Amino acid sequence: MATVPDIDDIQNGLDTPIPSAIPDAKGKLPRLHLIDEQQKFSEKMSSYIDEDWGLKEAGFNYNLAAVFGSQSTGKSTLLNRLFGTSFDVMSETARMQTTKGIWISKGRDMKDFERKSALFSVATSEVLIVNLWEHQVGLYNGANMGLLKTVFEVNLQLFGGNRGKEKTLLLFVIRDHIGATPLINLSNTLRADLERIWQGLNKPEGLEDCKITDYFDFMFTALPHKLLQPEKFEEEVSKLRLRFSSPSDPNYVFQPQYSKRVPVDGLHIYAGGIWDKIMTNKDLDLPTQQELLAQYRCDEIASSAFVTFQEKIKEFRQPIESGNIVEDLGPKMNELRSHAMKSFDKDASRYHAEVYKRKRSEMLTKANTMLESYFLGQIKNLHKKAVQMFSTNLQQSLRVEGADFATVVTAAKSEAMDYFVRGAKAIKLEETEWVYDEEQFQLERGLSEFAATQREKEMNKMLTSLEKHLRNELDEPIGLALNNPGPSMWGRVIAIYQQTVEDAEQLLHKKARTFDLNEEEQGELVENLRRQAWVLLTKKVQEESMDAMMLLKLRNRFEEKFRYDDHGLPRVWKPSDDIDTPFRKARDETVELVPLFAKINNMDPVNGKKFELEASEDFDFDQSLKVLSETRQQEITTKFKRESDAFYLEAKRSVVATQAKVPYWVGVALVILGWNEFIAVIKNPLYLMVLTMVGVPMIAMWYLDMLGLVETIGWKVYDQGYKIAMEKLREVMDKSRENATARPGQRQPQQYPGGSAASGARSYQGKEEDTGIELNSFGDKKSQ
Ligand SMILES: Nc1nc2c(ncn2[C@@H]2O[C@H](COP(=O)(O)OP(=O)(O)OP(=O)(O)O)[C@@H](O)[C@H]2O)c(=O)[nH]1
Repeated sequence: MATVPDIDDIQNGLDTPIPSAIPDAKGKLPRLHLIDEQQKFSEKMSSYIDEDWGLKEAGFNYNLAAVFGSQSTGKSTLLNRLFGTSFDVMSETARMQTTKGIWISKGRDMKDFERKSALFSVATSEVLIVNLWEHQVGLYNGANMGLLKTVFEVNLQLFGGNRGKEKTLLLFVIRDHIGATPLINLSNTLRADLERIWQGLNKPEGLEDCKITDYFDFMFTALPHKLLQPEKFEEEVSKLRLRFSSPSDPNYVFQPQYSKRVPVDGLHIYAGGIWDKIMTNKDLDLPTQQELLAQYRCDEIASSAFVTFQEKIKEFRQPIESGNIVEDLGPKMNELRSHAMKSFDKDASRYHAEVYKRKRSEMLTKANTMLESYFLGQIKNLHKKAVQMFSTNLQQSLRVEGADFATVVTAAKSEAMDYFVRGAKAIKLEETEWVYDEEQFQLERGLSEFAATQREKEMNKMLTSLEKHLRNELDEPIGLALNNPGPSMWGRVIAIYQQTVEDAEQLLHKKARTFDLNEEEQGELVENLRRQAWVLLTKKVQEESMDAMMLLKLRNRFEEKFRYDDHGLPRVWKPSDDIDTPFRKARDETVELVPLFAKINNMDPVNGKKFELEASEDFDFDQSLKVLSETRQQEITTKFKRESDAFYLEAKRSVVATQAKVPYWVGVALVILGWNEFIAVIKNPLYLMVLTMVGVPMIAMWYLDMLGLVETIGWKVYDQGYKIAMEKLREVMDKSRENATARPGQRQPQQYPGGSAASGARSYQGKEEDTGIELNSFGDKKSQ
C-alpha cells in the first residue's frame, strides 16, 4: 500500500500554482516521511508546508488526495503520473520478490499500521483513490474489502458525527483493464460489494440507520494495461489527470463538498490530531496470539466456574420469590461468589495478565449481576416485613391504656427502620455498587403514611369518645334545668355548657399532647369541640321542648301550684273553698312559662356577657338559639289550657263527693237493727278493743274531714300493691322461661301461643309450681 510509509497520500492539486516549491538536486519535489515505522507523526510537516512546498500562504487553496490499494498495484506509478511526484516505483524485476516473505514475517505490525494509515487517509483526504487490478474486482480479500470494512467501521465510530456534512470521494481506478468486462459492470460489482460491507458494519448508537452515501461518493474509472498497451495507458492517465487538475473537467474531483475546510497553516495540527485519535483507538489494535489464547481460555474457565455458581445460587430463588427472608443471605452469597472467583483465579491467572484482569472483572460483574436479583428480592421482602412489624407493634402498643401516640410511633418506626437497614447492610456484598437508598426512602415514607392514617383513626376514636363524654355530661343536667322552667333556666343551661366544654377541652389538650398536635390543629379541634357541644346542647333543648315534654313540664308546674298547698301538701277542697281563684292563678303562672322557651337566652350568668360561637358554613349560631316559634307556643298553651280544665273539674267533683250526706232514717234503722250487735261488741272485750282501735281513728278522721284523703291513699296503696304484684309475677315467669331455654335436648312444643319453645317445654317437665306459674301466665290449664 502506497500510504505506508511514504507521504504519497498528501498531494498538492496540480492546477494550483505551487508558489515556491523547491526541487532538490535531482529535480525531485521534496517528500516527507509523515508517519514513520514507529507510527510517530512527523514534527516537520509544518516546515515542509511552509518552506519545502512553499504553501505557507496558500490558505484553503490546496487539495488532499490519497491512494489506497494492495501492495504493488502501481500506486506510486499512478501518483507520479498524475501529480508529477517522485515516489519510488518498484522495478519490474523486483516486484515478485518483495511480496510474500516480508509481508508474512511482519504481518501483525504491518497490518495494524495499514489499518491506521488507511483510516488516516480516509479521514484527512478529500479524494481517496482506490487502486485495484481488474481481476481483483469481486474478490473480498484481493480488493482489500476487509481493510475497507474496518476503515469504514472505525471512521464511523470516530468521525461519524459529521454525517452528511463532510464527504469523501472514493475514486476507484481499475488497473490493467482489458475491456472484456465493461467498466459499468465492474463498477456495479464494486458498488454491490461496498453496500454489503456497509450493511455488515457495527454501527455506533444513534447511527444504526446511516447510509454509505451519507459519508462517501463514488467514481469509477479504468486504465489500460501499462505494459501491454503503454501508449493507451499514458493517454488514459493524462485524461485522468484532468479530473484532478482541471476544475472545468466534468469529472473534476476536488469539489467543495469534499473539502475538510482546514487552512494550510493548521493542517499539521489537524492531521496530527487525527493521527492521535487513531492511535488511541483500541479497535484498530490487533491482539497478540497470547492475548487471543488468554481470551479464549479465560472465557472457558469462567463458564465452567459459572455452571457450579449458577447451580448453587438457585436455592435462594424459591424462598425469596415466596416473600421470605433468607437468613445469612449475605455471607452465603459472598461464599459462593468467592468460591467461583477462586476457581477462576486458580486456572486463569496463568494467562496474559491484562486479559486475565479484564476477564476477571467481567466475571465479577456477571456474578454480581446474577446475585443482585436476590439482593433486590430480599430488600423487597425486608421492606414488607418491616411494614408488618411496624403495624403490629403500633397496634399492640396503642392498645395499652394511656399510650402516647407520638412516642409509640417513633419507637415502632425506629425499630422497623433498624430492622430493614440491618438486613440490607448484611446482604450488600463488597465490590458491588448495590444500593438500597431508594427502598429505604420508600419504606420511611410508607411508615409515615401508615402512621398518619393510624393517627387519624385514633384521633377519630378519641373524638367519638369525647362526643360521648359531652353527651353524658350535657344530657341529664340540661334535662333537669329545663324541667324546672323559669327565667333563670337558660343561665343554668349556659353554665352547664361552659363547665362541660371546659372539662372536655382539658381532656382534649391532654390527648393532643400524645398525638403531637401543633397549635393550629389543637385550636381547630377546640373550635370543633365547642361547636359540637353546642349542637348537642341545642338537640337536647329541642327534645325537651317537644309538645309532649312541654305539656308535661307545664302540667307538673300547674299541679304543684294548684293541687298542693304552700307546704307541699295535697289540697282537699272543702265546699267552702274558693277553687276558681287558685285555679286561675296557677294556670296563668304556668302559661307564663311558655314564652321562656321561645329562644335560648345566651347570656353568660358568670360574666353577664352574651355567649357566642363563630358561625361556619354549616353552623348558624343565631339560628341555633331559636326553640319555640310563636305558633308552637300558642298551640302548646291551648293544649295545656285544655288539660288544666280537667284538673278544675276534678277538684269540683271532689267537693261534691264530700258534700254527699246519709239520710236520718238510715241512722234510726241502723240503731234498731244493730242494737243486739252493739251490746255484743260492748260486752266482748276483744271486739271492744278492735272497735276502739279502728273506730277512734276513723271518727277522728271524719271529724277532721280527712276521709276523702284516706280513701285516695287507700286506692293508691291498692294500685301500687297491684303493680308490684304484677311485676313480681312477670319476673318469676321470665326466670322460669330462661331456665327452660337453658335445658338441652327438649322437644319443641308449639301449643303455647306467645310463649317461647323453651317455656313450652318447661310445662311438660318443670317443677309443679313453676309449671303452674307458666300455665297461669298463658292461661292454658288443659295441658296440665
Ligand atoms: N501491469 C502493470 N504494472 C504496473 C502498472 N503500474 C505500475 N506497474 C508496475 O508495477 C510495479 C509496482 O509499481 P509501484 O508503483 O511501485 O507500486 P506501488 O503500489 O506503489 O508499490 P508499493 O508502494 O510497494 O505498494 C512497478 O514495476 C510498475 O512498473 C500497471 O498499470 N500495470
